[in-house]
Amino acid sequence: MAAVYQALHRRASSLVQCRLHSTYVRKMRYLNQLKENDSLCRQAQTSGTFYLFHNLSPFLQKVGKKYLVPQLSAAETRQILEKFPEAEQWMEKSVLIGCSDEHRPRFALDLGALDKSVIESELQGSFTDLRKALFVVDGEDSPLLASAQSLLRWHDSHQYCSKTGQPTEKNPAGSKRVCHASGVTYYPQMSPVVITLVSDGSRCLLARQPSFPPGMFTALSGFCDLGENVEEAVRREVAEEVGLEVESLHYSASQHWPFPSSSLMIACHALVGAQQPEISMDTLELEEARWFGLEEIVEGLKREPSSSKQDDGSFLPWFPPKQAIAHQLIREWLQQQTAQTA
Ligand SMILES: NC(=O)c1ccc[n+]([C@@H]2O[C@H](COP(=O)([O-])OP(=O)(O)OC[C@H]3O[C@@H](n4cnc5c(N)ncnc54)[C@H](O)[C@@H]3O)[C@@H](O)[C@H]2O)c1
Ligand SMILES: [Mg+2]
Repeated sequence: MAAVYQALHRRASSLVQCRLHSTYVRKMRYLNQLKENDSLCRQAQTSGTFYLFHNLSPFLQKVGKKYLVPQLSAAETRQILEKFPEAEQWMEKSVLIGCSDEHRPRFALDLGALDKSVIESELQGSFTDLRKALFVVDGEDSPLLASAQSLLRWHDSHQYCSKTGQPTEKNPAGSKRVCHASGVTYYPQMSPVVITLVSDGSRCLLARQPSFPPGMFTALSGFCDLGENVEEAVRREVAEEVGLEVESLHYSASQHWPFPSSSLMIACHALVGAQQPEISMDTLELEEARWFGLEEIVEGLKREPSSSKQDDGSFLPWFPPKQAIAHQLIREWLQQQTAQTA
């Protein structure tokens, strides 16, 4: 009898706990359950919504001037898949990417091996390169597309165990892959990258690589080396790329970035002494690196890429769009300078 009371008590207190938790906490716990519990996740696939990709390009619909990212129900997704052989097998390739506040799970599914024109005409939209998609969809959709594509990309490139060469199997949520021959479990990976806006107190340093679109300048960036902490990576990258020594730095924010594969961008502001030697640029990586004053930053932020070309064929500087964390660093620097000079 005591055991029954205890069980009832535990159930009652867990219900109270459940009500006490915020929507966010309940959502995160539900998502974690889906990752850990395979049968729950399979069940969730039948009531979830699906974002479609084709060879890592997300499916978008253009309505008027807006680009929408449609979420298909499981039934709608099946209807599309039934046009191709082995429909059920395709559903199993989906990966969990989140859920609504009401716990409706969201999945991403890459239909890369299927004829995309059939899907595009059926759903009246088009699979769009991620580099374009991220900058035309609504603000809250772009991080979702970026993380969904990164997870799909990771699965695509981790189909085999690097130890045995045997196929790996994904769990229903797509949060890991297992090699049954070696017992190795693989988890999705990303590379930490530091991005640093260097300032000498009154100017900030921006650079461009030859592969950038003409006129675009951004903050210095670089992949962290194994064993480095963020401070060491910032100091080394600034020394390598422009030959300056960082005197102090502070962290600003971070961002997941899907290019070239999956990076965690760690954004910092760094100060170099005003007495430091001139910039000495690493010409293997950079095409130009120079100081920008307050006025030039204000003008550059207003400029569109399309209006940067001048009559003599040269380009005036412009900076990355607001979806890129470099933009936030530049704006923060500007605010700080304006506050100092006010
Ligand atoms: N979101 C933003 O605002 C923003 C701004 C600037 C750069 N970035 C991203 O930061 C990334 C890194 O910047 P970078 O190109 O200056 O880096 P970098 O200065 O480290 O130079 C790139 C080189 O590093 C090597 N490298 C070392 N580890 C690597 C890894 N894990 N993956 C790929 N290459 C590796 C390669 O040889 C590569 O060519 C870029 O790919 C870019 O997409 C994002
Ligand atoms: Mg770099």
